[in-house]
Amino acid sequence: MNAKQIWQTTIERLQTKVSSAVFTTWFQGTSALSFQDGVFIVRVPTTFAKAHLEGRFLETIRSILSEVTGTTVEVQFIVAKEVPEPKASAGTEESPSPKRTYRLSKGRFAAALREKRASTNASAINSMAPTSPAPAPAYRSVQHERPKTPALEEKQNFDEERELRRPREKREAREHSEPQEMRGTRSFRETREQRELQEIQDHQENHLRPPKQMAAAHPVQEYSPTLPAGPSFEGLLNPRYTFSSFIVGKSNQFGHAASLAVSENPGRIYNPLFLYGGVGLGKTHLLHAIGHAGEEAGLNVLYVTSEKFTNEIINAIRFQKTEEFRAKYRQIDILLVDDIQFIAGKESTEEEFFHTFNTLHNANKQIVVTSDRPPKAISSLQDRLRSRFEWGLLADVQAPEYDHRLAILRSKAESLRFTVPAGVLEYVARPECSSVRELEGALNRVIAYATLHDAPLTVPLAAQALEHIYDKKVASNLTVSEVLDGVSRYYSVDATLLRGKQRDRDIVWPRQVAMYIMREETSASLLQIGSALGGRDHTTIMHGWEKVHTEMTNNDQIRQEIAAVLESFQHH
Ligand SMILES: Nc1ncnc2c1ncn2[C@@H]1O[C@H](COP(=O)(O)OP(=O)(O)OP(=O)(O)O)[C@@H](O)[C@H]1O
Repeated sequence: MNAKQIWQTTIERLQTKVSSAVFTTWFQGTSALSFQDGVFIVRVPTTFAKAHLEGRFLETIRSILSEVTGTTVEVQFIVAKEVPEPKASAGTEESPSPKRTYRLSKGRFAAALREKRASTNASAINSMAPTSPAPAPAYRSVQHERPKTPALEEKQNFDEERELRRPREKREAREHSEPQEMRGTRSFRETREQRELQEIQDHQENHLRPPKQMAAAHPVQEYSPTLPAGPSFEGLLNPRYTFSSFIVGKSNQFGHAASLAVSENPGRIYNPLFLYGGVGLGKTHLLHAIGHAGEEAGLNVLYVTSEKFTNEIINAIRFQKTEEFRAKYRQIDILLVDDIQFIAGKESTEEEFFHTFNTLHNANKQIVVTSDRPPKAISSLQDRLRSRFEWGLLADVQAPEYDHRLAILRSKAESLRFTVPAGVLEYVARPECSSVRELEGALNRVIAYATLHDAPLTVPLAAQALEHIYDKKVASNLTVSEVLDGVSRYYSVDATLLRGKQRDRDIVWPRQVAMYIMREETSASLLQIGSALGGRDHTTIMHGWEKVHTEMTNNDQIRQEIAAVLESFQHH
């Protein structure tokens, strides 16, 4: 037997010893590199996988390898990117093609992956193969050093951005537009388990992402005044956000039908289409779905957040490129603008948008915008823009009701290739998660939790995985001083600094977290919280609470971070 055959046999045996989720997560992308002088070298796709395999499976692997070879074997793991691309030449026992992944005789993941292979092209296989570039990122958040992490920088930026009235970032769009190395680095203080959960989630995402999505994981293009020929996107469309992956229910059927109609007849009916509704309910998803349909029809589609639109205008004015800006926007067939409410009150942006709107509309080009509220509720919006938004069709998207939530979860589990028992889906679909984004986050967490603990997906496990999210109100009888101490300990910031006036970046976020937790988890009034935090007034406390609350709503990692802070209280 050569190394490849030995490893094939070994992992087939391993497959019978671990759950299929664990198997897929940790063994699917591995391959044999060599077997010489009693040392078996295994190539693994990521640094994190290496650390995990060494930490949890070394002994098991060693003993199976010894069984298979009939001799004592030492095992080493090498991260794919550290090993030069193998050549299918004599002298190496490596698999002949870097695209090869294991063909497993059993296990639903193997079956699912085979299906995937059949339905996608080779680059999908590549993304799972050992030689694909390792998503090293994850490992970064396993590091224990703290003070100046990128995550902290990011939080500081959030603070500054808020002052500039910068609209909230869209987590999904950001995930798909930022380099993978940045992933998993946001949470700047997490428990080991939280980190591992996140790593597994990242790992699952990376390995199950279809090829087009991999392509979209590039940074969003910088502003360029000219629009390339053919379909093009300023902010890339998320390939997951299509009509076929959108689950229709009572709460969104109007928005969905309107979007579908627009995508079939761009510029001819419902122009503009104004989609509005609460956070995480699928507006961006529908916007991108319209974009995909336009792209397929060969139209020039441009998706842009209102923040990006604003920045472009500011830059165009600053660099005297308004003509190019106009030219670019006016050769578009379908303009998709996300979160239009953020342009309200920004005079030059509104002005420019007004002209862009008129030009496109007069030329029968389609305009679709989303907003968190209907035009009449966007108070500082110019009347002439408001009335233009009301010209077309206003379609709202509401929070899904129970059955709809369940259907969304089922579809999500399917797309992750996991068989999740109905009881678990029912548990996750509880009313606490009214936004679809939260719902998705909760399901991801449950799956990751089961994988991490190598345990079957059951309702008690789901309850355990989600207890910090679902039961936070029940569990706590904390006092403000316990929170102050706990937060201080968690972030290693002295309590006197949390109470003080210093605006250092490393202090502001923990202080705001303390405000949030005190308000959420204790029975103290705003006045009492303010006084526990050095005599701050109630508006400051509310501001801090709101800041953390918004971050948690938009960013699963921040939510997990807060859960980790709370969890850390229990250990004291
Ligand atoms: N009906 C649905 N079917 C399937 N997935 C959905 C549905 N609605 C929302 N989602 C998913 O929920 C997540 C959040 O949706 P999306 O970003 O479109 O929300 P949004 O309304 O634009 O929120 P925000 O106002 O915060 O930008 C996405 O992953 C999206 O794919």
